[in-house]
Amino acid sequence: MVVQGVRVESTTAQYDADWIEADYQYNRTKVEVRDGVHCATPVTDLFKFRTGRKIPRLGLMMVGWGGNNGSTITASIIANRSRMSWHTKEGLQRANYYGSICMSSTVRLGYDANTNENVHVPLSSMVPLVNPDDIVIGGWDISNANLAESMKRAKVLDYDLQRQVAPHMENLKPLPSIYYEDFIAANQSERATNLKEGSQKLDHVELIRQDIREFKENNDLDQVIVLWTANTERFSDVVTGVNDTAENLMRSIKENHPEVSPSTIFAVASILENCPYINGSPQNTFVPGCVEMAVQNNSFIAGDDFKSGQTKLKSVLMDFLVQAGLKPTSIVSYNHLGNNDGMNLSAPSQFRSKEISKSNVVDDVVASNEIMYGRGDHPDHVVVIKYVPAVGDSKRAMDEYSSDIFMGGKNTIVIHNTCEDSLLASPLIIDLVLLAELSTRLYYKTGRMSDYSRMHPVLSLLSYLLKAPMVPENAQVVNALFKQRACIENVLRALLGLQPENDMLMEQKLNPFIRKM
Ligand SMILES: NC(=O)c1ccc[n+]([C@@H]2O[C@H](COP(=O)([O-])OP(=O)(O)OC[C@H]3O[C@@H](n4cnc5c(N)ncnc54)[C@H](O)[C@@H]3O)[C@@H](O)[C@H]2O)c1
Ligand SMILES: O=P([O-])([O-])O[C@@H]1[C@@H](O)[C@H](O)[C@@H](O)[C@H](O)[C@@H]1O
Repeated sequence: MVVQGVRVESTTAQYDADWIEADYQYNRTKVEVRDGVHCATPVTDLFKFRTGRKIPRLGLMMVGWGGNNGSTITASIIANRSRMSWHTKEGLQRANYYGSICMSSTVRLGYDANTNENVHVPLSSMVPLVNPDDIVIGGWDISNANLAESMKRAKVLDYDLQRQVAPHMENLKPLPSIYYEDFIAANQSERATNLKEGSQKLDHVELIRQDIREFKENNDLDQVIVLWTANTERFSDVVTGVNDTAENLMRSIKENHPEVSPSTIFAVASILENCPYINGSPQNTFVPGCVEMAVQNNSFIAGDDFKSGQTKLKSVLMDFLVQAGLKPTSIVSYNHLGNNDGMNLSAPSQFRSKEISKSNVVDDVVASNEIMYGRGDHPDHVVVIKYVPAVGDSKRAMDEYSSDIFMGGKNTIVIHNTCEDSLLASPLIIDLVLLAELSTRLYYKTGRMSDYSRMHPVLSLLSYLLKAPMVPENAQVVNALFKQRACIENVLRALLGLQPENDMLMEQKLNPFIRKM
């Protein structure tokens, strides 16, 4: 029997045609230091959640649509929608969504009433999510190559699949984009063959807003999400009076200030159109003025930099080592890759953006352990990226983790990790889009609130997908991968009025002579 979906039977969850409504006890522990002791006090806040059940007709507009990630995710959704299969030397392959937690992972819902065994259900069955097969895709690129040409240029997908998908992609053409040459590597200039007219940044904002409105209208969409998967830009200088507030940022745009980047222009346009905007690259698109604009407009933003391979593993290994009481003293992360992203990153300013996002991922777990790491103590951490055309999109990551262990001992872990960059990043685009869309249907109310509200515009719920997760002001960044994933799982449980997974399994630890719980 194929079991479909999850339905909570409890006084804490109500379902009607439009909403899932849940009552939820949010339990935390408040800590105060008194007389040299950490005094812990349980705190409970009562939440009400409302989740819209109606799935919108969703559009995804990618900036950098013609890139390796953009063309790969487009081809892959077409292949999944058509249930395509293709021949390779290993045999027949079928389209799938591996690498997407929404589409290919499960969560432990509870225990079987009869057998007491764990019951795991697809994450996508917890609350209604958009089916990626149904997403309408569009976007912009500075390159005028159509999506079939882009897929071929990317050299990511097998030929027998490309052959089948190409006819569906030949008529997909990226909209002209904006190109401020000093923000990406000079070696990208040859691609700049598909640009909007004019050089006024305010006009660019309005033209991009018009693109979004036309895409939404022409495709009869309910919602559009804009996602940056274009090249990594250099960091913008954050300057008081230029981009430190929403007002100053808008004035800088009107004045064509050179420190306003293309990615910030796209973010501003998306915010003003109330479209969630996601930054899949490491640059600081969300300068303070842009964040303030998102908050003022109550428009969702998320970033930065897809967490796809080498850094994803780093966020697991560091959590494992430090939480095991082992003290990493050095982390050396080297990789080489040969795709256009790698060529862009071969320029120092663009590499610096990536070096930052790949380095900060260990900060939270190091800061959590004052037993081993005193103030200011931190493992040596080196990030190296080299451009080697011969390996294409098949990035070769090599890492060495050295740690102090018991009684003066040393441990060294060496890893070689072949990360097919676009095949690892593309499913993250699906998760980012599906969870951002869900967030637009998610409302909460606490005991002190008279009306329901959406979550904070800075979508820290998406941290699992990102190397350098953006969080609301004064919030803490969490990088540990399984803490980030537990956050997603437990928020989904809370939307159903279910308590968090605590992994205690007390029912399996009870005294055998006392038969009842
Ligand atoms: N595993 C991964 O692939 C991975 C992981 C994390 C982050 N990223 C980031 O994702 C981004 C895309 O990666 P990719 O491998 O697809 O790169 P890519 O170079 O193949 O694609 C980038 C595309 O962006 C276009 N572009 C550049 N500037 C633009 C602009 N202003 N407007 C519109 N289009 C523009 C380029 O023409 C190109 O087609 C990069 O910034 C990369 O660092 C990738
Ligand atoms: O996600 P991850 O594998 O740690 O990081 C990757 C880098 O190692 C790679 O050099 C770069 O091209 C990709 O854009 C991605 O950022």
